[in-house]
Amino acid sequence: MPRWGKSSSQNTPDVWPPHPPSGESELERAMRLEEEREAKRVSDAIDHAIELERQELRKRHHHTRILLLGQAESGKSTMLKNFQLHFAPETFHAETEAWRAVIHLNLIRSVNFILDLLAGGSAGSIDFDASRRSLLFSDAPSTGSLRPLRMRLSPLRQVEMILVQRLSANDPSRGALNVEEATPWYYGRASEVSIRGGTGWKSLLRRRRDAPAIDPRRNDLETARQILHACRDDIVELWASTLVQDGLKNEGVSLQEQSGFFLDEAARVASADYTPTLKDILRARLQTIGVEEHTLTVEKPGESGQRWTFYDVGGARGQRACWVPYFDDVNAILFLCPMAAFNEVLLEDRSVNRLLDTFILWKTICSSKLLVNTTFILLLNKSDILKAKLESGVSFSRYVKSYKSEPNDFEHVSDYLRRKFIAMHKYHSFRQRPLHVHMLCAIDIHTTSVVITRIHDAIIMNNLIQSDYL
Ligand SMILES: Nc1nc2c(ncn2[C@@H]2O[C@H](COP(=O)(O)OP(=O)(O)OP(=O)(O)O)[C@@H](O)[C@H]2O)c(=O)[nH]1
Ligand SMILES: [Mg+2]
Repeated sequence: MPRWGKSSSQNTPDVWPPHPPSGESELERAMRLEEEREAKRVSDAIDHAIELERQELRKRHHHTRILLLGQAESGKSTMLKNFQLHFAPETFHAETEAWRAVIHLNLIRSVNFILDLLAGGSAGSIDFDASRRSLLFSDAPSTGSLRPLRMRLSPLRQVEMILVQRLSANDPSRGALNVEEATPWYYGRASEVSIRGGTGWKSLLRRRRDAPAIDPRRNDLETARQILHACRDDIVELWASTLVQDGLKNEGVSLQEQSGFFLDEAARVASADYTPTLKDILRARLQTIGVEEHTLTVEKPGESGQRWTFYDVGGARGQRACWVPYFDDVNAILFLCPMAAFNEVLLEDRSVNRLLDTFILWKTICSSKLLVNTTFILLLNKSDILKAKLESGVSFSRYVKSYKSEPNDFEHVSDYLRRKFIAMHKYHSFRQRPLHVHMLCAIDIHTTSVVITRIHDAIIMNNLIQSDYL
């Protein structure tokens, strides 16, 4: 059908609407005008549809959706923090206060964990040697008992409660953070701090300029800070105590290797004027439950106005059913593999090696037909811990039999993992597509920033190809 106002095909007149034929009767004129009106209506409708499509494409081009995938503690939420810092630093810095509460909770949970484990409280109730415990906490001065420290640190239980209540205040499903739902507790590990996606917990803790002078929520948090500060020297003393270090060693517990470890920095973190550094925020541990949707608007001049939505999912096995509904509407998948987990087991199923679980997950994601047009980005994370583990003599081939007798160093092991993931992607993908692979340490701001720039370029390029701009 000729479009209104422009036509040049052989069978159609050069101008539209055409000149009226000579000798036209009244009826013929009325019919012609009616046809012309109809043709214009259809032409306008087509123009409108094309314009809407163009607008939608433009919108999609400016709005990128990214799904972060990977097992629990692979670094998904940490990667999201890096994206926020990179693209929307002002918003990121405005959330510092919320992160301070999480870091305080990480520190306090480590302290309470030590006290429980070595005193045989709830955390140590499984198979702890009672005689050793009673020695650590006996009243006899000659044994160097921890009992006085334990008494002085007991107010931290209240601080833990206050912080937990504040963080979960918007979560209708629970009065306090429900740790069991997230990951079963197991002996030798401090319990997780978890938060359900979509509860807006950061805004709960943000200092509002218009907040009333006497705000009960702020008073609570202030009280918590004061108690923590008052306990600061005792926390430092507890952590420095040889009784504690020996006790943890005897129990085979290495708190340093657990997420959210801040005991080495207790003096700084528990000080009255503590402000978290960027690194502190990246190291803070808050387990994700469900799906946290996070949209950020790029603040950089030149790119401002671009919107990025991240879906940060819980990675524990019980959380993975929530992932699929997000598959068909994302531009890119960021899959995180914690390389250092090769000698660890899943918290939710202690019979499964974490690296093996990541391989199985990767295979499932690669073979999903819903993701055939999605940009695939693989992040081999926790390079710092992998390096440290291999240097300390942990043997990679002991856990990964197919590695055989290759050198037990970072270069060879990381290259083996890279090749393995690339081969799996090639073999299991429904249709061939490019795969972008980056090695990284997500708590290192500078190197991660370089990786983010590359990820950004790859996604934008793929968006352009998908929308036929190229
Ligand atoms: N040393 C080191 N720690 C890291 C690295 N990446 C992440 N972490 C830490 O690992 C812990 C777990 O990271 P998260 O980002 O919370 O993991 P997640 O994948 O979101 O986990 P879930 O929410 O349980 O699915 C956090 O305390 C991070 O600070 C890394 O490259 N090196
Ligand atoms: Mg998370």
